[in-house]
Amino acid sequence: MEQDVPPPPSHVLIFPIPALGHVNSMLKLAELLSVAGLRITFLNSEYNHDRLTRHADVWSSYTHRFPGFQFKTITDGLPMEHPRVGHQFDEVLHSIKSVTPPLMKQMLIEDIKPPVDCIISDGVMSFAVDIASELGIPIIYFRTISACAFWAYFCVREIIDAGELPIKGKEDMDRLIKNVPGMETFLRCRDLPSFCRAEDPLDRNIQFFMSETRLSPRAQGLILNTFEDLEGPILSQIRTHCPNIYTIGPLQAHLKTRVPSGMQSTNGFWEVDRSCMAWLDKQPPKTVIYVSYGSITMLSREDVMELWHGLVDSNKRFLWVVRPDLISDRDGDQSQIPEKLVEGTKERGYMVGWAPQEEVLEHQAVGGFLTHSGWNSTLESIVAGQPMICWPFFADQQVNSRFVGQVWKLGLDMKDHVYDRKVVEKMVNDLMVEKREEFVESTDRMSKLAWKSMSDGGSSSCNLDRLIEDIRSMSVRAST
Ligand SMILES: O=c1ccn([C@@H]2O[C@H](COP(=O)(O)OP(=O)(O)O[C@H]3O[C@H](CO)[C@@H](O)[C@H](O)[C@H]3O)[C@@H](O)[C@H]2O)c(=O)[nH]1
Ligand SMILES: C[C@H]1CC[C@@H]2C(C(=O)O)=CO[C@@H](O)[C@@H]21
Repeated sequence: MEQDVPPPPSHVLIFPIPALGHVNSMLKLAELLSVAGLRITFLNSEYNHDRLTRHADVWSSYTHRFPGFQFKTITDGLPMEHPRVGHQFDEVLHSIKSVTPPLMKQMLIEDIKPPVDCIISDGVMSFAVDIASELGIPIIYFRTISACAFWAYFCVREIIDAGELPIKGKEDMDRLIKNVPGMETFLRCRDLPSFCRAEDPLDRNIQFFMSETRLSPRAQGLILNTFEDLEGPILSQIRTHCPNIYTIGPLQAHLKTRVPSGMQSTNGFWEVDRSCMAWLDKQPPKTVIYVSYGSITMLSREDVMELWHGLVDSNKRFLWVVRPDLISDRDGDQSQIPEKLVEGTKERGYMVGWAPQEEVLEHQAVGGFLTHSGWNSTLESIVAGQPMICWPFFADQQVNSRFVGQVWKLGLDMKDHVYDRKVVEKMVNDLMVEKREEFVESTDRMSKLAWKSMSDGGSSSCNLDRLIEDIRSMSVRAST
């Protein structure tokens, strides 16, 4: 009697750009797909892989749990000592685009076994679509930014064609932008992605992000780490160009619903300092403001000092992530730290180099988040129901912070304020005390909607199942 042999699992190549915010969310997707039984090859830059494996056994935490899961590495074309942070991050994108494509193609033809059934590539690497179409492999994009930032990027061509760019100096920053459908009433020049601040519309970053984003419809689908109740109206706009969108976020929480507790992997470039959890345990409920600028942002020493003074002067408790490479001019001024800051921090503050951020945001002692508005941090804050002070640094963060402040009413948008201790003191007091009531209702509501989207029958849960089924149906080996 003939027996049905189950087809081998579909093999998916996942390829993020080398930035922690991208690698983290793509690893979470990789884990969700692995749990569903798909076979994953995760293609990391050599630099990222080295950083990830320094502090956690990332390799075995995936490969032991999921047979068939493998990491492969590829160069991003820059020397290992390149900092890959702050405004120098642009160099990574331009380098990878010029160096990596032939290597990736060769790997797909010669090294990666069994043959790949589907590629999930970062949505700013259109060369992956060229390679996939040459080799006849289906490709889906994963753009790790918000839908609102994606849509603003997508419309930059119309903004330029209508003469709304360039921005004409500081006095022009509050002018409303009319050519991003759905955002006509609130998106100002200052809220556009930061590369739009260039004086020349032919600037290489404007051209890069505009053309990369415009090419998104070439992929068979677009995965976004968001949920319908948060960004529904903007998603409807994007669907007029990219009809097949998988909204499957917030990924970090989605993973918790599908992977038994304690099984999720932790990934970071720095050693996690868990001592802050014991410190948080000793603080009263909702009294601590958590301060973190993600993995790429850099601040000048002067700004850091003003921020520090402001935090201490606010008289609120604070937990602050001071990454070893947060300060851009660290070697410059070596003047003594004022006694007032040392004492104020001992009494009410705690500093770490890298925190277990998701756990911190869920801790009962935390009552607010001062963030650079990176999309992962924004989503983690939404899930935890924490109001935010947004102080964006670059790229998509300018758009995210406008939505947090003006559209979703989840916090304060401080973009383009100068770092001044009085400003910091006031905004911390506003968020934690004076204006707190304004945000609580919206943060509670949005957190509930986020969890609903991941529950059985919720939009993100259904879209993840659809993504898994679509990938399975792409399997060339299953059909031969
Ligand atoms: O002490 C810390 C600080 C951060 N994180 C984690 O690091 C990630 C940071 O991601 P994100 O908030 O998105 O910031 P960036 O690292 O700056 O992310 C880059 O990638 C994001 C996704 O594309 C973009 O939205 C940002 O603008 C871009 O800078 C989050 O998951 C945090 O939980 C920690 O675990 N511990
Ligand atoms: C520094 C930025 C380059 C591309 C990434 C991005 C995107 O548009 O997808 C947003 O913010 C950063 O992570 C990256």
